[in-house]
Amino acid sequence: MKVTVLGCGRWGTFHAWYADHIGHDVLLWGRKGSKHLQELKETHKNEYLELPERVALTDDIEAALAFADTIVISISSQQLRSFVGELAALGLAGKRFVLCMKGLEIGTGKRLTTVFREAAGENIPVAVWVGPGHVQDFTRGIPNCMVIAAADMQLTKELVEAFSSPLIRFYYGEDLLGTEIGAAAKNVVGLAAGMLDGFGYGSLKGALMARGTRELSRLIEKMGGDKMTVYGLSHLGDYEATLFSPHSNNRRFGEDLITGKPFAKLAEGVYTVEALMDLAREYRVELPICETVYEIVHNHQDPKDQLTQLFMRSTKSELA
Ligand SMILES: NC(=O)c1ccc[n+]([C@@H]2O[C@H](COP(=O)([O-])OP(=O)(O)OC[C@H]3O[C@@H](n4cnc5c(N)ncnc54)[C@H](O)[C@@H]3O)[C@@H](O)[C@H]2O)c1
Ligand SMILES: O=P(O)(O)OC[C@H](O)CO
Repeated sequence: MKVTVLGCGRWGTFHAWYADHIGHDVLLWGRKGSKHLQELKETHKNEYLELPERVALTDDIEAALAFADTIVISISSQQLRSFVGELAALGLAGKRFVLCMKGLEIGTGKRLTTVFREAAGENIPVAVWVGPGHVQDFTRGIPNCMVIAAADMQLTKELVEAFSSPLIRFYYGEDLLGTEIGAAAKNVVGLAAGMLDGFGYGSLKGALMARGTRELSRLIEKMGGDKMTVYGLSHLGDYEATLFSPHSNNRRFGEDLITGKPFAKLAEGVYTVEALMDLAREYRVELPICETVYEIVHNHQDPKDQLTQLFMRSTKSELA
């Protein structure tokens, strides 16, 4: 099968590497003037991996769209609407898209498949491919399990069949809403975990996992999703990769914030937490951990004070 990958950062290059690794013909696209693309063109490498020479590279978006009917997108979530708007102007009939990204739109709280459909048109097939996994682990041959979800189960099944391998075992996501909210929100819990690492409070991560899943489960249920989806691969299943892994950008952002170092790479949770605050208001759901992260990251509140306030909230039943 031919696969086009749009976006040549950490995760886009992983997808190009993986699709090639399992035998697909791959074209990887990056923006004109992109430093990432330039580096790949010169060396076929980046800081994470080496791409075989047979993986074609381009900055021509029309050629990228024409190359394949299956198109993976992996860029920063806040750029998705404008990017898909540009793609739509070129014509998307006959294409199917896989969003390999985790986020929610700031200002609307919308999920990425909603943003995609609004920008691309209702009839263009779209799925999400999320769950645990770091390029540094996969390229060393360490397998993991992930989830593909779409509104259309037939599309989910076709994509799972096309992308399954001994390196990635997929599950069918049956709750698209819960899968997308869970995937985006795990990055916010990852920021909180990094803050705990910054304080040397790693032993609190068990409690963070228990209470983080609980509050996000409440949100997903109120939004109309399945309250159990957070315990699947898109959220709880991604906690090791995000709350504990040295490779996690979100965990690292949180840790560096506490220890006073700048962290320049993309940490999607920083944006997602803003969108989650809108959803908490709209659906009248308390998200105490997410709110605490928001106060620290966006309102620059003192992290230790915020943690104390979180602990001093009124006592409640564990399952309330
Ligand atoms: N296990 C997983 O599913 C997994 C793992 C890593 C990252 N991710 C997700 O993948 C997404 C990308 O993360 P990343 O770490 O690769 O980020 P990155 O910053 O390394 O790469 C993002 C790429 O998007 C490009 N880009 C940004 N705006 C664009 C636009 N308007 N048009 C075209 N290209 C644009 C950038 O130039 C860059 O090459 C995030 O949503 C992240 O959460 C998922
Ligand atoms: O490095 P992070 O924090 O962006 O997380 C990457 C993946 O989502 C982990 O599964």
